[in-house]
Parts: sequence; structure tokens; C-alpha cells
Amino acid sequence: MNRASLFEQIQKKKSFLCVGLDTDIKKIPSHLLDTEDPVFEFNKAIIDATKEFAVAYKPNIAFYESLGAEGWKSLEKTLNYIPKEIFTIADAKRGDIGNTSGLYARAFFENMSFDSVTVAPYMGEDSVTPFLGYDNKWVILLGLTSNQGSFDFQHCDLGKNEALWQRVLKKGKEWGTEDNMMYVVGATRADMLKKVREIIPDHFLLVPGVGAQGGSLQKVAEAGMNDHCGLLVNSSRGIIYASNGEDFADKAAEAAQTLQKEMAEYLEKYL
Ligand SMILES: O=C(O)c1cc(=O)[nH]c(=O)n1[C@@H]1O[C@H](COP(=O)(O)O)[C@@H](O)[C@H]1O
Repeated sequence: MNRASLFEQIQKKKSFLCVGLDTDIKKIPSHLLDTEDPVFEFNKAIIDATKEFAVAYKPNIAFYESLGAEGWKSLEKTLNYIPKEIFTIADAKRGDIGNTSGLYARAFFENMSFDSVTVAPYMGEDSVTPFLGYDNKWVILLGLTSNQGSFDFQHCDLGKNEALWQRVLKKGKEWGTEDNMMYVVGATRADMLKKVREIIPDHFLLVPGVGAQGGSLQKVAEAGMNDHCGLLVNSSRGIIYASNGEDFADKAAEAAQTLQKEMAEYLEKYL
């Protein structure tokens, strides 16, 4: 999917919501456990309930690969079930020496047809560029992550007022463009968004960390939005586990709609 189509959908749905499909077999409501593929049945119900409010879905690959071959099958069925106009993110956080990254790219872009994959920048240019050789596919590079451990490396001072995360953003701009690269910036780092936008004013950001991790949607929208919206804000647990009963899909829809309504206000205000 290209940037124009993504923006078109954001405008149409008045939403920049990404629903995280972090589907944990241990949290699936018990009435689904007797079905042939509980993970897929759960995702299918979540997609049906939230697709009106979401412009992206992000299955976190760990939840699927931890189940072995069955998990990969559930993932593929889920991907095929997502409506074609909705952006898809394989949250795999890959990145390795060039030839290996090339195979990761093949796995997510050719074998499966995800629009994008999250990539870790630590191994540098040759670990990232193999993902960039596909038309209308995206690398989502980890920039400034939402977790506490981000302070171990990402905030290290490289001198001349530059932190490691800032170097990552600048280097990424040499490898990709605003048409094939996005960056992860955690919602819990909203106070840094002004600095982020000084380096990458036009790129899309994937922003996880609202909901369960406590990030503020308002702060993210205020400091992070650009003239193409430029934001995909993810919520996983806050939506998909809004209820653990038979009403889980209805409650997921309510949680997604609540976020979407707030997003519509910010689109009106800041776009
Ligand atoms: O790359 C990500 O998506 C990601 C980056 C980051 O900095 N923090 C972060 O939480 N994530 C992912 O975003 C999702 C957040 O889930 P919730 O906290 O349940 O909304 C999980 O799939 C995380 O792996």
C-alpha cells in the first residue's frame, strides 16, 4: 500500500487506529477454545468488530510463532481475512546480516503479503535495506521504543547533543524515504515527539503504548501529527481484551470506537 492510499483511508474513516492482534491463547475466551483454530476465530471476530474503526492491523508475530506450525497457519489465515484496503504490519522486529534479512523480507512480503514489517536498526544498513527492495512495502524501523529498557541504549549521548535514537532516525533517512519507511516511537515518549519531528517531519510513525502502557493519545496527536496525519497509533490489549467473556468482540468494538472518536477530533483540530 502506498502513502496516498493510507492517508485516503485515514481521512475516510477519520481514524489513525492500528489494532494490535497480540492474540494470546491463554487469554482467548473459553467458549472459543473448542473450535478448530481458536486464535483465528478470535481474530476473525475482532476484525469483524473493529474494521470500521481501524486503518491498520498489527499481528505481533511472537504470539503466533510461539505456537509452532499451527500458529503460522493462524497468522496466514488472519492476514488473508483482513480487508485489502487496511494496512497490515508484521510486528516481527527482524534484522540480520544482508542475505538473512533478505529471507526475512521474503517471508513477510512474498510468502505472506504483509504491507510492512518492523525492523530493528542495531545491525545497520545492510540489515535493513533488503526489506526496502519491494514496491509499496514498508520498513517500520524501531526508533524510540515505549519500554523502560529503551533507556539502556537509545538515550545514550553520542556527543554534540545527539542521542543514539536521533542517529537512528537520521541514518534511516539515508536508507529509505517517507514512501517506504516509517519509524516506531512509543506513546510513552510523547514528550520527545517535537524532537522526532525536527528530524523526520514527513514520515509516518507507528506509535504503540496507548492503553495498557499508559501513553496519552492527545499528547501524541498534538506533537506528532503532520499534513498526512503521519501517525498510526496502536492499541493491542486495551482493545482485544476489553472483555474476556462472550461479549469480547462487542467490547473490543466499543474500545476501538472510543479511540476512533478521539482521533476524529484530533484530525479535525491538527490536520
Ligand atoms: O514495535 C512495536 O509495535 C512496539 C514497539 C514499542 O516500542 N513498544 C511496543 O509496545 N510495541 C508493540 O506494541 C504492542 C503494544 O501492546 P499493548 O501495550 O497491549 O497496546 C505490542 O505488540 C508491542 O510488542
